[in-house]
Amino acid sequence: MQKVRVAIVGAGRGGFSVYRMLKKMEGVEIIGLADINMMAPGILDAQKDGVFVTENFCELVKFNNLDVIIETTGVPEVQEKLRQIRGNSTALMEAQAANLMMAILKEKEELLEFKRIQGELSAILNSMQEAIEVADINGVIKYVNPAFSRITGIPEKERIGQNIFEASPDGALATVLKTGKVVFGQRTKVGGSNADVVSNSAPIVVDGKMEGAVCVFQHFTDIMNLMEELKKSTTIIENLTDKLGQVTTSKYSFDDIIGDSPELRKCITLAEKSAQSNSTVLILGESGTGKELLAHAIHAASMRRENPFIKVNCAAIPDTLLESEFFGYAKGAFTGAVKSKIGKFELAHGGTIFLDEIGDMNLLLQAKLLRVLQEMEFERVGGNQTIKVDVRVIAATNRNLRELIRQGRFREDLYYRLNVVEITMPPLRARKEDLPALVSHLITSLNRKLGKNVKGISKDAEEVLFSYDWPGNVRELENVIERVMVTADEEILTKKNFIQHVNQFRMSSERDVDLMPIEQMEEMLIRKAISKFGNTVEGKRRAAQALNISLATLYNKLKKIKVANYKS
Ligand SMILES: Nc1ncnc2c1ncn2[C@@H]1O[C@H](COP(=O)(O)OP(=O)(O)OP(=O)(O)O)[C@@H](O)[C@H]1O
Repeated sequence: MQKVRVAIVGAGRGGFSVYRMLKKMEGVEIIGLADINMMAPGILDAQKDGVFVTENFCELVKFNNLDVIIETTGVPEVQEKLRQIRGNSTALMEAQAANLMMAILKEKEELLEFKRIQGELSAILNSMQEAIEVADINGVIKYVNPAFSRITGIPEKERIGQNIFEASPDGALATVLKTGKVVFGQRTKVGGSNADVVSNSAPIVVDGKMEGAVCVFQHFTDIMNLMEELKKSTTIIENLTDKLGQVTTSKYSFDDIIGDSPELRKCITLAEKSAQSNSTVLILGESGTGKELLAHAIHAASMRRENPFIKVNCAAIPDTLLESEFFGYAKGAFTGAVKSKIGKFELAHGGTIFLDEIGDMNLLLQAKLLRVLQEMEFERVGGNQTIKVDVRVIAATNRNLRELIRQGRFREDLYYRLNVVEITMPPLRARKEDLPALVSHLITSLNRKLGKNVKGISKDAEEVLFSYDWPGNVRELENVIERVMVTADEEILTKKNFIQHVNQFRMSSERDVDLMPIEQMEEMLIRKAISKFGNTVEGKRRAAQALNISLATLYNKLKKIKVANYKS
């Protein structure tokens, strides 16, 4: 089709609108625009589009085969001149006619826009899962979407045109039309069907006047199903949150174990080898020698490193709770078990479980643990489903397990299960050559923690540390260095700084005290510490700190000497 060739005279507001409208039309070719103001909006826009523009409209008229000149200035002289100079076959559309044409085109455009929106809306309404029903102010049903027919079984053709006051007089739509108020979450049966639904309905207000109402509803069973799904998801989320709170991965690696003494090297070499296998490891050694540190390092060097490292302190958990702590419990297993709980063995699946203070586990649980070690399966407390796990076990104790076996307090078969690889961490007094490296490592990390700038220790301070026996091992060394660094302002720590902290122990051993069995001495010190700090959890924590033993060890010893109820 040949295009209509058009020239526009006047590029102000009117001319610009004409230009914008016509340039979108396929059948129109705009030859150019003229305006005495070269900054007129139509001129600027046409320039951007690469269309010819001129200050002199006579230039435009010179173009051959011009079909129409649209004059938008409304200036009589311009109109007159154009009438004279246009070619015979060129029509002249003056301002008034141009305005009319614009009004028609605008209306057409609005109609197109309306059709587009209508198309989009009907696509949305048709694809909705919820049913929609619309009625006018008289109750005549004007629209239902496909979901309406799906849920109610009533075809669209049958429903549209009915009156809602007859079709569903008790429904939400009728209520809104009667009251003019929004209805929320009303459960009803859709009139003419058996569908049990939950509806929300609201008035349709146009220019402040209520014109009708719309109702959106869902099948009740759909909602119930959704709620069921939600409940399941909530349970899963709760379980995962529970798990996340407990799961940790190993915090330390072999690089964090400081010292190069042959005694320590022997342990590390054995531990490194065991990390490559899945064998159960039993770590023995006095309190504070780094048994837990070694367990972390073994996990971190093993194939299981990406999976959980779960620590259970067998001495810190009351016997009655230990089993459920280990294996979890099923819902309703005991009063208060309102939901099931996952145990440490399940949490450790794929990873490592570290059973600290294993020597303090009761005999019943020892039997259960033996079964887990043998078969890697167990049942939750109060549950009957067998749970299979893949867990690597590392156990540790500062107690003499052989002695406990002799006393009938530790199962021999469990001992042999556990000590597939047995590593005994040496006490610090047996590897004093590691002291300088440990001290320097501790100073560096405490400088960071305390914001200090300690550079090292003097020779005489080193002598003090070397001459001391370190019954609390590395933990005690850590505590001493921290206490000194908190109080000292010097960059180099001297004997003077240390003596008051380390000397406490030397003095007590050097003092002329009556000799007594060590156990009795220990009991005396524990009683003294508890009476000083109190028999509360916090008091025990501080007592353990003062005695340079772990809290778990203190609990152990308290159990042994039965001062748990000790009142000072
Ligand atoms: N060789 C070492 N290098 C660096 N730090 C160490 C070393 N050995 C122990 N430690 C540190 O000493 C502290 C006590 O170590 P850990 O808790 O591993 O001892 P433990 O033998 O498990 O003690 P307990 O039997 O009382 O539980 C920890 O802060 C640990 O990081």
